[in-house]
Amino acid sequence: MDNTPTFPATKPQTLGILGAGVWGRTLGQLVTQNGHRVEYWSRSGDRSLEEIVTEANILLSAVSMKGVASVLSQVTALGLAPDTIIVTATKGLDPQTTATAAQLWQQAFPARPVVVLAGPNLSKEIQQGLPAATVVASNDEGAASLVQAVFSSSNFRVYTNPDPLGVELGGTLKNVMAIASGVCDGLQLGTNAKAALLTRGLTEIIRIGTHWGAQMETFYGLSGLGDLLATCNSPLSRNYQVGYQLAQGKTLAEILPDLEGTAEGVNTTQVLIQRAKTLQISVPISYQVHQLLEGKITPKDAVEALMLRDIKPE
Ligand SMILES: NC(=O)C1=CN([C@@H]2O[C@H](COP(=O)(O)OP(=O)(O)OC[C@H]3O[C@@H](n4cnc5c(N)ncnc54)[C@H](O)[C@@H]3O)[C@@H](O)[C@H]2O)C=CC1
Ligand SMILES: O=C(CO)COP(=O)(O)O
Repeated sequence: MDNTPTFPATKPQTLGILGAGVWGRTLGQLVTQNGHRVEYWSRSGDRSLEEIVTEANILLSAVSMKGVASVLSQVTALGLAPDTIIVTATKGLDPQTTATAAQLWQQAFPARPVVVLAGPNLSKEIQQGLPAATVVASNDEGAASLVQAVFSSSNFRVYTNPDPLGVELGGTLKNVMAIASGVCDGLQLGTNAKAALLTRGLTEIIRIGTHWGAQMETFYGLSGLGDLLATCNSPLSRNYQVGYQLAQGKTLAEILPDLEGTAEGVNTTQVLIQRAKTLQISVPISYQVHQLLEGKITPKDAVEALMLRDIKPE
């Protein structure tokens, strides 16, 4: 009996990938290996945005959050073909509106399927062909299933999920906890401290996410707990690297230029604190990360502040 796995076959698709950065190229590699055509667009590239957008059955944005609004306005001006599906792989919060990337894309294209792609996906491991899993989430089940089929392979297991907000917030908020996790390891606080941090960190993510309208159970899945574990336990994570190096006494100005790609957690923390204050959501870990990123406290102060909080039921 042939045990070769068979994947949902789809006719070859043309993917336009916006943002030919670390994650965009990694995702492009995956779908090229599955027999689909990939065209990249970046500001420095030789293909126009119009060419990419016109040819794409699936338009995937892997633009870092700081650039999403600008890219989106350019795509909106061009318009999309009637059946083009939008996929967003960005993990961040918009500094101006505090919206997620998918919310910005859906606001610009209200009648169009928007699919969120997020999960425990350290790009370097995926580039090496190591196994990984991810989630594609949308209110449009058919769109999610097509994207699932396009990305699924023996090394990349793709699950669908009907809660795009929860999937996106899980991937976005874990980056704040990854900075805290890097601080924990940078200060060599040990496994007990790390376990406590990740457990309370997940609780904080769920508190924020459900307050914003996501489903609690989503955060116990791959895009929530899964991505939190991958990112907070790996020096491959740029956000973890930020925390680790802050604990070693470096400043953000010294750390950020040497990172490969974008550490979204720095911006996400800033936007999250702004929104948590407005909505009066208790975010003690995120608050300490924010104070640390602002240079107002030392890593040790942050740990003490968390450990000396008034004792309370779990
Ligand atoms: N690298 C990774 O392991 C993973 C990254 N992600 C997410 O993917 C997103 C991108 O991350 P990376 O690829 O690592 O960062 P990166 O910095 O390598 O790539 C970001 C891309 O966005 C483009 N960009 C930024 N501002 C722009 C603007 N105004 N106009 C046009 N293009 C603009 C950059 O040119 C670059 O190509 C982030 O939200 C990240 O959280 C998600 C999963 C894994
Ligand atoms: O999102 C990621 C893993 O799922 C990548 O994490 P970093 O952005 O911290 O490198």
